[in-house]
Amino acid sequence: MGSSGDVNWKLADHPKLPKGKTIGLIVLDGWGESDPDQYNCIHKAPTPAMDSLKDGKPDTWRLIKAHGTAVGLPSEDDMGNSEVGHNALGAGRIYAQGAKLVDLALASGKIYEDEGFKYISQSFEKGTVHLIGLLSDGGVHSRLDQVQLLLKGFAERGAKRIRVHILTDGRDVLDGSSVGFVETLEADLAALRAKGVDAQVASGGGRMYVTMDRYENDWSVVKRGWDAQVLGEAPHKFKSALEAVKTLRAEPGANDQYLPSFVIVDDNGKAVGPIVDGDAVVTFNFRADRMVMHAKALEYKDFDKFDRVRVPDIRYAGMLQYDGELKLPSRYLVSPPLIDRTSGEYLAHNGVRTFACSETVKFGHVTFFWNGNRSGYFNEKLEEYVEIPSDSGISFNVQPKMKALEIAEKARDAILSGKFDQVRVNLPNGDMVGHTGDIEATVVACEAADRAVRTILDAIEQVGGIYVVTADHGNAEDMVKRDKSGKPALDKEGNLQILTSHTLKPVPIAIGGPGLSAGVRFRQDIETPGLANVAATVMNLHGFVAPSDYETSLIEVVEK
Ligand SMILES: O=C(O)[C@H](O)COP(=O)(O)O
Ligand SMILES: [Mn+2]
Ligand SMILES: [Mn+2]
Repeated sequence: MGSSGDVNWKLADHPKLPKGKTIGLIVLDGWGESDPDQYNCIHKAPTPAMDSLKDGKPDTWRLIKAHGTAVGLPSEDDMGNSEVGHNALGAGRIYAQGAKLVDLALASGKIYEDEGFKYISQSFEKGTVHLIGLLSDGGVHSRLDQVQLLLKGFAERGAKRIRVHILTDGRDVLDGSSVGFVETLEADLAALRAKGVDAQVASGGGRMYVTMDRYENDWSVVKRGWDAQVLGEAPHKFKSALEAVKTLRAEPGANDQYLPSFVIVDDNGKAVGPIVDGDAVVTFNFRADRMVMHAKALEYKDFDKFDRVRVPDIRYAGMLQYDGELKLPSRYLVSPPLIDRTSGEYLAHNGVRTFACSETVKFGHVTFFWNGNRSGYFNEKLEEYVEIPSDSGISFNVQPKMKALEIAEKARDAILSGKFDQVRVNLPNGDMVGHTGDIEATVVACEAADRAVRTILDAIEQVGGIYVVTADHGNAEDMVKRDKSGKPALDKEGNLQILTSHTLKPVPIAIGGPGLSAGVRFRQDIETPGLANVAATVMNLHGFVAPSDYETSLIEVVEK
């Protein structure tokens, strides 16, 4: 197998399970299972629909792993995220993910032998090499230790002038941690300067406000990054990145995620590192979704999303290729995981008609990531993907219900239409609002997601179908940083530290509905199953046996 040409796409019939049942497949984004306490927003919210799937149903409700090696991340300390979670859910197998592939390429030195590095290093002699990306150790989009190795590696291989354009995090890590990360980076850059390399931070801003938009929700975010990084223009000017971050954070209501953009200037007030002709640019995020728009701005000749004003002639490489279909960027330092033969592709080959829906901020999760980082349909006659426009320009604690109701209604209509065998949605609320750290709003978000679940379950009930309800990783179930014993950890001033990030918690999976054959139950004999076991499960419920190299199905059929 491998290249799609020689794949046998025909799935064997399941010996016991029928075809033709409509399956409602719900992914609650950021919905893990944790102890009930006041920082568990799912517990605090009224969630009658989700409770009804669990209470008294040990055969059809269970927990599965959604973090660490179960989803292809380097270690068990790595929390799950949407990219790796939806990849595993859709692909049914565990792939070494970007974080791990970059670690391996750096450790072996292969990163410096491949085409991407050879290409950008042609600018080392006469130009500046710019590194742009998320500065944290969150491990979701990037990792600071990888950036540190790259800086050293570039300098050792002849880079004479280095500029770093930072995006502060506070979303995959604690708010306020940006200061420490900038200190670490500044120390590394000072060490390079001591060795004669002209290295410094050139610009920055908060990740949600500068550069890292996704799925074309708000191009002004990318434009602010372009203005600071390329044109050297931003509303705030500072002498150093540390001063910038500390000063901007001191503004009322400011946080790492939303810091305004800034540029670093010299004694004459001139930006120290705009991107100019002959320079090299490396974007060091390994995760795709929030870099694709930026990559388009950097690479496309024809581009009409905003006025770039000046388009420098650069050598650009991504840490990974962010979109395999668009081949974007065309140059990259590390090859992305090659996810093939996803469940979506198999099911399309076997005549299963699929409807997928979410709102903009998660639309690509339930389509692009689900389908192994592939855009578009496998078979447009059999599939329909609907995107509901997200609100833009707001932080989602202001609108915690988001578009849950609209997504549920679209799913309900698709189920009732009889035109689809699988109706798949992502409900973003627990995750998107959880990332704001606003506990009250996250409770409202969880309630809204639960109502959406109810609407979809009711439709499944009406058509005699089957539901599969699960999540991609935790978030809303734990909103506070904890010490080793599990108690809320206080900072030096004795304050609670609100957790805006995902968690290491397992996620629930529930199956049921009138179409579920009698005797179907979760097996108890699979050791620590995870998200990758879901695809085979869903294939079984569609009446097929999953390919033999898929992670095992979670279900068995016992005589009743
Ligand atoms: O990009 C983000 O919003 C966060 O870093 C991760 O959230 P997601 O993995 O749920 O998208
Ligand atoms: Mn997610
Ligand atoms: Mn998230």
